[in-house]
Amino acid sequence: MSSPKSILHGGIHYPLTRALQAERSLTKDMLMYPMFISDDPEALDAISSLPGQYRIGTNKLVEFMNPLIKKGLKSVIIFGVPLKEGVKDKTGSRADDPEGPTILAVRLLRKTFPDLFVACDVCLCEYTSHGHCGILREDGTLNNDLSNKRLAEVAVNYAKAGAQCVAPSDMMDGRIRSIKQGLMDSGLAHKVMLISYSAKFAGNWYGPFRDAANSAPAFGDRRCYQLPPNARGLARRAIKRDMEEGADCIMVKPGMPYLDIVRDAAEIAADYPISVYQVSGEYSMLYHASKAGVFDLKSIVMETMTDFIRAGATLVLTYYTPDILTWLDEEQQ
Ligand SMILES: NCC(=O)CCC(=O)O
Ligand SMILES: [Zn+2]
Ligand SMILES: [Zn+2]
Repeated sequence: MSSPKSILHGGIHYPLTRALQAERSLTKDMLMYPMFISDDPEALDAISSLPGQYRIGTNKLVEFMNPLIKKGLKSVIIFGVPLKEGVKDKTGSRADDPEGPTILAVRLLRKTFPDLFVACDVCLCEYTSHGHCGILREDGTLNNDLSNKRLAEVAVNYAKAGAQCVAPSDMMDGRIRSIKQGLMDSGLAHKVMLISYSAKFAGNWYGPFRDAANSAPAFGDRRCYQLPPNARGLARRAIKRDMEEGADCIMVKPGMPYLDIVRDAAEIAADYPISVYQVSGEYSMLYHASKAGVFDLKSIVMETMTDFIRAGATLVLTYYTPDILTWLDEEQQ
């Protein structure tokens, strides 16, 4: 009979000794809740592709937020969703409409919940008639320079409205530099965190979001500006480039299928906070699998959080944030 040379089990027999194996564990500060703000002020529309999530109008927002703030919600990221006719145009000119959903929501949240950290996603796809994330040339390809100018304007206007963080998800080359410069020129750079969706991969994981945000491209796809799923090297280059251009935090997106990239980001950007976005497809997949009896929802979602943190994330964007806040409280008891 052979006996093992060492016994690892001795280190993990008790809940406490298992907990001690973690380098870090999840706290409420590490969760950022993505929220969809409708341009219908009275909206509280359930999003069928994201069960449990809503498109919320500004007149319904405070009531919606109150219980979340009580549970310890620390931060949100806002996605404006224009549903009215005639809002979309070729250049996304309504993205920073002072009466548009994003800016109205930022103002309201900052005024009502002074301790909440309010981030804005910065992109044009919700506001362009073609549904692409930047401004296009005649031939349908992206006009990178014009897009960057416009994205910087939008980001600065969100910051002027009170956003404490802007997170460009458009994937134009050079947008981090352009937005950072815009924030510096307007005297806001010292109080606005710039999170770069540095490693945002194209693919199938965003389906429910496009329905939620009404932002599916009218033609083509986003493979010419988001990263190919096979491109670890390109992701590493994008992370380095965005650090160089002035990002304050690096994001990897989607989350669960890209933990290797989260680890790469944590190593390449070792002195930066690292965020990971558990996207709509991940949310829905876990939701429906749990409904089908494959998983216990709480156990599987909390396991994915552990996975993100082990891989190196310090901030997790997830639609499960409200549930996780409740689950974290349950675990305290
Ligand atoms: N720019 C933000 C997204 O694309 C979100 C993706 C998702 O939740 O599927
Ligand atoms: Zn976009
Ligand atoms: Zn192409």
